[in-house]
Amino acid sequence: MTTTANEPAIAARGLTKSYGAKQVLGGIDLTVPPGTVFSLLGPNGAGKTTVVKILSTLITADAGELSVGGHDLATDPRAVRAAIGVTGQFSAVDGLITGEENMLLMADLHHLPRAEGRRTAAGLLERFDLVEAAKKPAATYSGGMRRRLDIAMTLVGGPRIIFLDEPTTGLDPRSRHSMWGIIRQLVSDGVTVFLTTQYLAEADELADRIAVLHDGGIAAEGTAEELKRLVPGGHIRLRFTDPAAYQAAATALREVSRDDEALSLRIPSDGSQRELRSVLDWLDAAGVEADELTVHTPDLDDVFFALTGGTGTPDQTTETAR
Ligand SMILES: Nc1ncnc2c1ncn2[C@@H]1O[C@H](COP(=O)(O)OP(=O)(O)OP(=O)(O)O)[C@@H](O)[C@H]1O
Repeated sequence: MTTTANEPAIAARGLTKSYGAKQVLGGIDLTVPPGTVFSLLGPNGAGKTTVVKILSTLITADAGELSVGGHDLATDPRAVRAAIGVTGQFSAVDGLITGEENMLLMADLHHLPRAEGRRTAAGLLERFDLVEAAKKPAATYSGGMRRRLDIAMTLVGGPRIIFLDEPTTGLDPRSRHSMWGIIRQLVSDGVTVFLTTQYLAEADELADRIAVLHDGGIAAEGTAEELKRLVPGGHIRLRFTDPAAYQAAATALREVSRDDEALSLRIPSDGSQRELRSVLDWLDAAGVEADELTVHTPDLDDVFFALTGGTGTPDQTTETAR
């Protein structure tokens, strides 16, 4: 049995899990359509890895109706295992053997005939830019190479659903971007990706839908745009060095909040070109010039902190024009 077009790749109803007296998942619902990227966000310890472990059959839920790839997790975990790939904090890479040997071991585990195993391994090593390193022990690989090898190994069995548990944690920006490219490629091949991440920008960049896990429940779920609409706070900020120009602008513009000490003005805005133009027109008409203009649109950081009650002060400036 395989997933049909209308059937979700992953569906959870009332997923519940406690460790001893501590409830980590209080009955959550998740639906992931096939061929999409679903991102589970949450503060450290929220239970993201627990969700991945349950959905990938590594541990069992206390309660809930769960299906992955059209297979019921409770009654048919073997079929689920055959449909999925998992990479993450529990990496399968063996550092003592070479990248190629790791790949061939995986091909053996999937009972691929020898020639096919070699062909598949070679193709994936090539695709993940590991040909040069293939004959070296995996322990000598950089963090990014190791993650690439881990994903390549996961793909040996041709899974249609992949769980990536914090795939870019600890990677430098270049390796992170290369991993994003890999994830996009997987999705364009029709693979469903279930991604946990602590980087909101990553979810924003890759995910079709995002769920924020907090206090044992889903605090919010939607597209990045839908989530951003949950928090107000878009504005244009004008900064001045000349107090006279600041005063003139404060008088010319309506609905501004003033910060007299910083000589800066804050105008509510949806960040659209139209609104930006009208503010610039007002300033022109008043004959004042701001020294700095920044546009702030709420980003996922704002959503995340608003929903999870964090106290962090994320960088709020998404676009700057001087
Ligand atoms: N085997 C276990 N026994 C007891 N408690 C556990 C066990 N595994 C996880 N926990 C606890 O359950 C909670 C959720 O853990 P989990 O690893 O799923 O969180 P997470 O959201 O993935 O966090 P992180 O981003 O830190 O990996 C944490 O408080 C953790 O300490």
